[in-house]
Amino acid sequence: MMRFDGQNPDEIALKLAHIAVEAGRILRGMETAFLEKRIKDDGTPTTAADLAAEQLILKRLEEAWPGVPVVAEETCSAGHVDHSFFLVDPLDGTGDFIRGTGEYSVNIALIQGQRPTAAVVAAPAMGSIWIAGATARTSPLPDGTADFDWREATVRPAPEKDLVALVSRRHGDSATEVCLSALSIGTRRMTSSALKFCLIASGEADVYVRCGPTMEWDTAAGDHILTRAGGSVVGPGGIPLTYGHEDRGYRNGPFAAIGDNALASRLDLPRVAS
Ligand SMILES: Nc1ncnc2c1ncn2[C@@H]1O[C@H](COP(=O)(O)O)[C@@H](OP(=O)(O)O)[C@H]1O
Ligand SMILES: [Mg+2]
Repeated sequence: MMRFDGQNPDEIALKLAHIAVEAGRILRGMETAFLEKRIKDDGTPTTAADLAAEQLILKRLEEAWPGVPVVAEETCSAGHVDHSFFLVDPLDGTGDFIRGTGEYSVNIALIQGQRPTAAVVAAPAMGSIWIAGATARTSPLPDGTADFDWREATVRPAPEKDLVALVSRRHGDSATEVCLSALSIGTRRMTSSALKFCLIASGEADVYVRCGPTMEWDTAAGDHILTRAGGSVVGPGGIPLTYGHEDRGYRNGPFAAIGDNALASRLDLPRVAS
């Protein structure tokens, strides 16, 4: 198997960015197509666009890093994972893609030893991309003429009161509300997909709590970007999330994404997802 030893995480992240941009072009091209959706066992939708983007990503990952296992939402979510593997969500926020809000993303993360080490989240319809290797960076998406224009992504210190919380547009639950009520939230912004992690990484919001079900490919890339921007993604007890849990079907437990790590002591997450 191709090893990553000696490969710079920032260079890996940049390669992932190129793959996500290409996948994003496929998705943009399918935005207005009539797409039949299929409801999966977990109740979430999938379309031909999810599959087309995933096939492209799997091909490009295999070309760049032959033999490295990939756990991807649509086609191989039950594979066996090694020390190093990729987590791929080709279209995070499928519901929003179908409804045309533009709030969807392509998420790819390299996991090594249960934690992400390089990642990309691209938001094709919003025209933005975030990556992280050792450092977190963001850029407008290249449009054919312009190349990437990277600048560092950095979290902001949490204000004393009136925190900005990001909440899922489509998936809320009462445990999340209880946890949010213990914080001084001034503004709630509904946002879909892994964009929530990225907006905190860019200092535009403070917290995202999720006690309802999510999968590892929904969070790994955003987790790494936010962590490298100075924030963190923690489960109960303030412990960072880990990845590669084949035994629990790659499901996450409850978590909170925070820009200012001082907020961790004010969180009281339940032990299991609601
Ligand atoms: N019942 C469920 N089981 C597992 N994951 C779920 C779920 N309901 C929602 N999700 C996850 O929540 C994601 C959407 O999050 P949000 O509401 O923040 O946009 C979905 O991503 P996909 O759109 O990639 O399937 C899906 O993985
Ligand atoms: Mg998803």
